[in-house]
Amino acid sequence: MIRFESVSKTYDGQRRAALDRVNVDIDKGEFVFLVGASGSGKSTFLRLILREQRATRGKVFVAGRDLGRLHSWKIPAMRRQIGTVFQDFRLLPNKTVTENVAFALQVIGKPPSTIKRVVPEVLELVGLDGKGGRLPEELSGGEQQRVAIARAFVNRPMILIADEPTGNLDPATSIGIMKLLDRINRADTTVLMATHDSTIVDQMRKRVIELDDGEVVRDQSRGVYGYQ
Ligand SMILES: Nc1ncnc2c1ncn2[C@@H]1O[C@H](COP(=O)(O)OP(=O)(O)OP(=O)(O)O)[C@@H](O)[C@H]1O
Repeated sequence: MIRFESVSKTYDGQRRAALDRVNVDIDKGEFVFLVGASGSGKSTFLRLILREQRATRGKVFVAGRDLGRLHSWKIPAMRRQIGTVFQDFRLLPNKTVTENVAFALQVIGKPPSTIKRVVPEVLELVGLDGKGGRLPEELSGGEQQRVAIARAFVNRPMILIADEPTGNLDPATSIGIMKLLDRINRADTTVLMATHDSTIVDQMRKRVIELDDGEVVRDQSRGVYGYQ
């Protein structure tokens, strides 16, 4: 589903590579934690998958497509296959929960009848039924992250990328979010999560890929966080 073949990325004007000859293969339906110190290259790894950045050397494949050869007009369609969730939720503050999730479908041209049917279903899945009429500011942090996950998942993407999704949440709330991501993964969505949350990585015992200075230094199934 995601394949890095000897991928290096050096940002313009930088001497050091943000990623250095990275080889990774992630199968459909896997759950993978991406760990490593600040600046080790996790966000760069995720940006390459979304084609927000291009590899300087090597090849990145997503669902069999070589992203280096993808025409720019095909990028939006490719990104629709990937849901994204971030630490800071990124909800539209003036729209209700329902409108936030519906918006993700409107922008890709889904008909109103589909939107009306699908949005309540996904809100129930994430545990937010009854809260569709609220604004983001009327929700807790954990609930806001559930809205963000609903929005990322409503289009049933093949891949869900989560960049520090529990970074702003307390431990108990974080566990709830991880249960939700686990459920989404069990529905055959490939989940790739960058995190500094050692407790969660140690509890979940999923595949762990560790980056250090842009290099993969560990790729372990049922791994632990493993560094301080
Ligand atoms: N747009 C950019 N221009 C130049 N250098 C960049 C850019 N983005 C990242 N870098 C550099 O690339 C390296 C890897 O950064 P990256 O953001 O991928 O790390 P990270 O592991 O995601 O860090 P964090 O955990 O703090 O988010 C760092 O040395 C960083 O300074």
